[in-house]
Amino acid sequence: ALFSTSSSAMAPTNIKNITVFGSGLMGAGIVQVAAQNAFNVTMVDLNPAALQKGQDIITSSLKRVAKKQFPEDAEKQKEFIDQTMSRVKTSTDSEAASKDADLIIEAIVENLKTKQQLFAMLDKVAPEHTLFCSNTSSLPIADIAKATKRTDRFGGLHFFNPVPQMKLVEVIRTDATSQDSFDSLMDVCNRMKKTPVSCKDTPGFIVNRLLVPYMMESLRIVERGEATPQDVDVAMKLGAGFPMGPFELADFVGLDTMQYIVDGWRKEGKIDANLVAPVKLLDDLVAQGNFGRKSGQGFYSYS
Ligand SMILES: CC(=O)CC(=O)SCCNC(=O)CCNC(=O)[C@H](O)C(C)(C)COP(=O)(O)OP(=O)(O)OC[C@H]1O[C@@H](n2cnc3c(N)ncnc32)[C@H](O)[C@@H]1OP(=O)(O)O
Ligand SMILES: NC(=O)c1ccc[n+]([C@@H]2O[C@H](COP(=O)([O-])OP(=O)(O)OC[C@H]3O[C@@H](n4cnc5c(N)ncnc54)[C@H](O)[C@@H]3O)[C@@H](O)[C@H]2O)c1
Repeated sequence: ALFSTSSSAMAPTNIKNITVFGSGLMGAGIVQVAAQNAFNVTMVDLNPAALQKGQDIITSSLKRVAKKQFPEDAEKQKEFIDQTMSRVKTSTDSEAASKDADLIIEAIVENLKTKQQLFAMLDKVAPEHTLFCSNTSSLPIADIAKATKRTDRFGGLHFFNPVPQMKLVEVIRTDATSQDSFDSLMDVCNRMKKTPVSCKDTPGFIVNRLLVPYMMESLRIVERGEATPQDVDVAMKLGAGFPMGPFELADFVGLDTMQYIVDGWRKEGKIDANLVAPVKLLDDLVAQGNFGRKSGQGFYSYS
């Protein structure tokens, strides 16, 4: 039978319909990459304005991808963009958007309660076989999953910004994630032409566990007056070969998201407190509503 009666997950190959919650920096990128790779995708956010923002992110990125794939052929570029967008639906109705989903990927605000509330609601309306996963940067997947009765069909799919360009996906399994579910998530990554690595449900998984303390120490160098943000960025690009310096990257990721990550880890106490000690430079910017590129102002201006 196509669907087993037990509560275990679908066979990997049958995942066709993906619903993505959150049409921000990450949600929009995940929708785009899924649609580029023949999945039917529904993008959900709280209001039409947020959905429009997500569609604008996708359209401008698709134009870059199309130009690279069909440099001399405007007709082919248009065909590629239209075909990809034909696989994308948008909605503000979470229930309706979940009823045909084989896989739900959540990329909403980095707040545990908000994610738990969303998944508790989805657990009641999504089909039994639907797999749930979070794109969280820093929260324990098990803590998000416990808001549902399908912890065996729950994992983490952690993409990297900008999603269309970054090849890596961290696939996180909790102690409850079934082998079938894990295999399905690995398979979805391969079908999205991404490179999956598997991680345990530990703070920051692999990349953020290393990257975020480095970015926080970069802020402290400036706070101690040892160098300017510009020089720290030039130093890490030319001296360590990073594509972006830590201040450029913090603005790119979102200063609000950075603050959610370190505040969460400090509260949880699973990471050396010195690594995530608060930095006034960051807290002041976030308090002023300066979240980086997405708000037009962060450590740098983007107007
Ligand atoms: C917070 C978390 O939980 C986890 C995270 O995501 S941490 C953040 C991880 N991300 C990073 O570290 C990003 C570091 N930065 C970079 O890799 C690069 O600066 C960048 C890819 C963002 C931009 O690259 P760049 O060389 O500075 O600029 P640019 O020439 O515009 O782009 C490079 C290529 O990427 C492509 N690209 C960049 N952004 C793109 C997008 N949004 N959509 C499609 N293509 C894109 C460009 O088309 C270009 O392609 P070609 O080289 O083939 O022409
Ligand atoms: N920014 C990054 O570099 C990055 C990288 C990897 C993972 N993440 C993680 O991805 C998630 C999203 O981050 P982002 O940078 O895309 O944030 P963002 O602020 O750009 O977008 C978040 C979106 O979620 C929407 N939203 C909030 N509550 C919602 C709900 N209940 N239902 C539907 N939509 C809702 C908001 O309206 C907003 O459009 C976070 O968990 C973050 O930690 C971020």
